[in-house]
Amino acid sequence: MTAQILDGKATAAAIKSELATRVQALKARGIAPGLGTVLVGDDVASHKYVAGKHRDCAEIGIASIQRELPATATQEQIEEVVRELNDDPDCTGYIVQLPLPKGIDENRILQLMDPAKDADGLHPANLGKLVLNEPAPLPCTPYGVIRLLRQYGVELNGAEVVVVGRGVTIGRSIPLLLTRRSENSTVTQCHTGTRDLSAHLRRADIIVAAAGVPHLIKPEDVKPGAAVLDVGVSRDEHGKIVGDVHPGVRDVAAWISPNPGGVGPMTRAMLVANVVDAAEAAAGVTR
Ligand SMILES: Nc1nc2c(c(=O)[nH]1)N[C@@H](CN(C=O)c1ccc(C(=O)N[C@@H](CCC(=O)O)C(=O)O)cc1)CN2
Repeated sequence: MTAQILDGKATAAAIKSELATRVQALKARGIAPGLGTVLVGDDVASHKYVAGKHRDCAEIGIASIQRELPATATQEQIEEVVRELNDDPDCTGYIVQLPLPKGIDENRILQLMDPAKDADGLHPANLGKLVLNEPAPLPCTPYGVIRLLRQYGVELNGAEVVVVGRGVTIGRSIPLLLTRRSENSTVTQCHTGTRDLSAHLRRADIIVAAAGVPHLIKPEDVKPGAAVLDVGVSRDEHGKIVGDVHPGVRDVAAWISPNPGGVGPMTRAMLVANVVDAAEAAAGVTR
């Protein structure tokens, strides 16, 4: 079996084209969505991701507000920028690019954000709404994973999903989305403390690999016909991305997301989707 590619690049392009139409409609009503980003330090990958987010905004017609601070920025300086964006009427939604430099209290920064402007769905109030099953912006990577699976008709209802990873942006929140009644999956969350990871993986219909461990998921760990989402990003000595999924998995799985070109572009598309959704909701637009 050769797996079908879950093409995140193409799916994200289609989503963004639909969003561009919705932004035009908002602008016709005098509403201009604006995405703010807070980028601290000089992590090359973070700079690349944030640049991509602003390229998406330009493509779709969303205004960009960019705030950059040096790696030496203090907690207070970052919090000041967050307060500015909370008060800026041109900024309808924003994100703080993660990870923040060592020594910065990330949770405190997230808690300071205006939850109504949280385009990443990572403010504790919005994560809490997800637990309570109330409408809230969804964390972008988990949201992108679900949109990608739906795009290719992968059955979520009743599926056994194994998530590997417990980070805030993906691992912790994706089970909350997958176990909603609309998705109806059964989720096992695995992590570095899981005793027999292979035993869990082998019975999964869907694997979401977000551990950041190169080639962690081996062909022999995958049930034939499973869908495998490669979310983890590590880099080799040349800076090239190495995912969590071994290339040999393509011969066993029925669907696989490439890395790059899979979940990454979907993460960006769902961020702009959150910005447009929030602008429409504020304007009372029903869809
Ligand atoms: N505030 C946030 N911080 C982080 C998030 C997040 O959702 N919110 N997720 C990741 C990084 N991320 C978004 O910020 C992100 C990762 C990857 C991509 C992407 O398009 N990747 C490309 C490859 C790019 C490359 O060559 O390096 C791909 O997969 O094709 C976009 C966004 C952590 N931080």
